[in-house]
Amino acid sequence: MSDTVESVIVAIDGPSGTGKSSTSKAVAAKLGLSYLDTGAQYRAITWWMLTNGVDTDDPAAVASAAGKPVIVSGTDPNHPTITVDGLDAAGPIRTQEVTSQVSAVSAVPEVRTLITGLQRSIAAAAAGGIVVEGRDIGTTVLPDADLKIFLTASPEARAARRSGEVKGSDVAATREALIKRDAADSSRKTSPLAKAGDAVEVDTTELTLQQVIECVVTLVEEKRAAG
Ligand SMILES: Nc1ncnc2c1ncn2[C@@H]1O[C@H](COP(=O)(O)OP(=O)(O)O)[C@@H](O)[C@H]1O
Ligand SMILES: Nc1ccn([C@H]2C[C@H](O)[C@@H](COP(=O)(O)OP(=O)(O)O)O2)c(=O)n1
Repeated sequence: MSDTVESVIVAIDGPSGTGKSSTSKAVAAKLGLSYLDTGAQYRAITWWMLTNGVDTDDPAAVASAAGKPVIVSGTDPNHPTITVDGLDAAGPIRTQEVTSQVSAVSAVPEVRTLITGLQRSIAAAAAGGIVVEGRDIGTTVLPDADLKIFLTASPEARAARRSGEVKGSDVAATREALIKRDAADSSRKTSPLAKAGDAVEVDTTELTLQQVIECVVTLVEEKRAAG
């Protein structure tokens, strides 16, 4: 049985491979909250650009096409979905091609304005509360979130986790790709990857996923009890 929580908004940010998606889904499922993977939305718009012949290295071309795709996110943590123009995009958004272009597309201010608006409306519609994970949720998308968490882990731990997901992948190459993407996401002008001043930082390097989930559930419960 889930311990249902009254409406609460939880923002979980951090770099790639720190455990945002796994933690957010599990915490939302346990507490009866909705769940939103904002990275999947940036991946979805990137996938649309790539399949519609838009040059993803041309910010002006990306900006003028940004309003065209219709992205819909399903917020059930036990069955998260994402569609683009009605097509299931859950598989195609995880390809290497999308991963290598998503930082460039998500740095375009027009893209961020549109996706941020979508994220805010999804959070506002989640009557029972929601866990939203990404890079700029605590700083920009939902600065009034009830609880903000910033997950970290060493690049080695993150690379090992990520390459564990893909059979035969090279940990050193994965580590380099992660570091490159983090640098791009952290240095862009518009709402970069950053820890909000009032976020609780959790270093997950030496923690199991279960320990991270328990830590975040406890923080949500403490917040609820305090407030
Ligand atoms: N604390 C942890 N210890 C070991 N593996 C973890 C931990 N947290 C997450 N993982 C695993 O690492 C991979 C990346 O986790 P994910 O939640 O997708 O990270 P993010 O959303 O931050 O990129 C997944 O395979 C997940 O099961
Ligand atoms: N709130 C967000 C979420 C993701 N992004 C961008 C930057 C990230 O490199 C990509 C992909 O995010 P995603 O969370 O799917 O990445 P990983 O699961 O860590 O590989 O999207 C963003 O700019 N802002």
